[in-house]
Amino acid sequence: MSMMLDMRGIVRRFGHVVANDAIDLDVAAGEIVGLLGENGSGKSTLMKVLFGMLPPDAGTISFRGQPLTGHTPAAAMAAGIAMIHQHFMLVDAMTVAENVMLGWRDAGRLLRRKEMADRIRDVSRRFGLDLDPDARVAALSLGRRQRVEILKAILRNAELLVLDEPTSNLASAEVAELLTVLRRLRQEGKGIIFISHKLPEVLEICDKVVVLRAGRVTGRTSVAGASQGMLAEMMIGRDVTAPRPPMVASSPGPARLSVKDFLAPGLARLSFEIRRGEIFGVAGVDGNGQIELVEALAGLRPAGSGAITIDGHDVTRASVAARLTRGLAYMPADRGTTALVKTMSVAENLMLRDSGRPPYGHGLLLTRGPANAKARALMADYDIRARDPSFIAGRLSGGNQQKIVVARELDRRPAVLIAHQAAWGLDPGATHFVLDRMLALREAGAAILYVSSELEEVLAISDRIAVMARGGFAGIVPRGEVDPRQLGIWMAGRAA
Ligand SMILES: Nc1ncnc2c1ncn2[C@@H]1O[C@H](COP(=O)(O)OP(=O)(O)OP(=O)(O)O)[C@@H](O)[C@H]1O
Repeated sequence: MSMMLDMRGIVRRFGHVVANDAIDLDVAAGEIVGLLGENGSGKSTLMKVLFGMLPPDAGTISFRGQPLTGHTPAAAMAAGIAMIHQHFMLVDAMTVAENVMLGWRDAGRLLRRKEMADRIRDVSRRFGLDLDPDARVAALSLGRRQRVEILKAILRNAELLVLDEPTSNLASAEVAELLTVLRRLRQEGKGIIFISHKLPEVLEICDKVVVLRAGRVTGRTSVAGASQGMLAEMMIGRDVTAPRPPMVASSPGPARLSVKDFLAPGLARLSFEIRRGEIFGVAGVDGNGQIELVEALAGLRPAGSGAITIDGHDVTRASVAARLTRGLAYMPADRGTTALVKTMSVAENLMLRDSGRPPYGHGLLLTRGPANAKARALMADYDIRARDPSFIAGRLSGGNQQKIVVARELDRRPAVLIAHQAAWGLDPGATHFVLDRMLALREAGAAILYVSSELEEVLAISDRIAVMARGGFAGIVPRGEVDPRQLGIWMAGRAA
């Protein structure tokens, strides 16, 4: 196997944080390399260095025999390196072919529309992408949109593809399709770097893995013969994949959240209750009304008709603030825009709900002493890895940003918690931690709505499980009566 990529001794510091500490990474043609590591271990930094978005402080990169130094992202792309991001950069209103041609200088010059469409069909067939050049992106599932990004990369002659958590938010059938595409890419001699926290997928698709911890390589292994426990151990120093102890059966009390004949745009009529000490899990493929449901409950979207009560108080038309006063807490899925103010400090984000309240603040300002002390305590408790409370939140790794949101909302000891994708981007250890905290909150008497496209999480902690499809609940089952096949049927949106 000839080495396609050879990164040697990469060092990158941010102030006194050494995000990459002499990292070596190599990828051969026709090889899929898993890049693993807990939140903040340095994976994104290493990929930004590779892609020319951050200059390294030391180290060398050689790609297909040529040195890459002081390069820009455009140079990385020209050399044959493509990044497939979690958030796709596609224009919804345009077709697949138009998106492919967008911003691609050579496309207009070299190819006419018809030739482009033919090439797209050809590549789509060859790699199993199943894409129609004339389809509008708006009508495509998340999995297909991701494949448009892969198509773009292949057409632009990418030899190495970097996929950053490519399976989060994908339905399981779409994950399987993506893995098939990756196998084809491998067969055709492409190199792939696969960044993921999902160990079963890593074991299924990768040839070898490189594990980072605190900026250093702590393990390299071929996947043949490796186990999830072994990988977790390399990542975190202990095996966190051991099955969770069976949940103590809860004896839920009276209803804390009650939703009756509720109608809002994008939702079918919904009625359900969540009782004191109960976790009501909502599984399902993203985009089936989950956002509409959680935002309506949080007071961010107007109710059409019906009623929502918290502890018997009608909040159907109450403001967000009034709901918070009633004991509601809300963790939105999109931490980038709604849950976190990236330009503010860790402390300010942690205290977002308390800034006007003594002892933490007066008016809009935080009182530094008590606020910092509180922030430090939360940082320790929730393992938020930031230098100090004044660190800018947007500079933390994705997982550590998520932990800020979790800490802030759970610390309020809410009566009712609405959690949407609470473990998004978290490593296996941090995911376990969050699920344990959910169980503790349940023990303390809260009613929890746990909405996630990760079925395993929902099954691990829920007392009852609903599957959302087409804006409504396709079915609801108690924990003890879960039939995975049935859940799959509901998720596919077919009638039971
Ligand atoms: N622009 C920046 N300024 C300061 N520190 C930064 C910056 N970008 C990253 N860091 C720090 O570098 C370290 C590594 O972060 P990085 O984002 O590479 O981790 P990661 O492995 O990708 O994490 P995750 O799984 O949470 O996405 C963290 O301590 C982070 O706070």
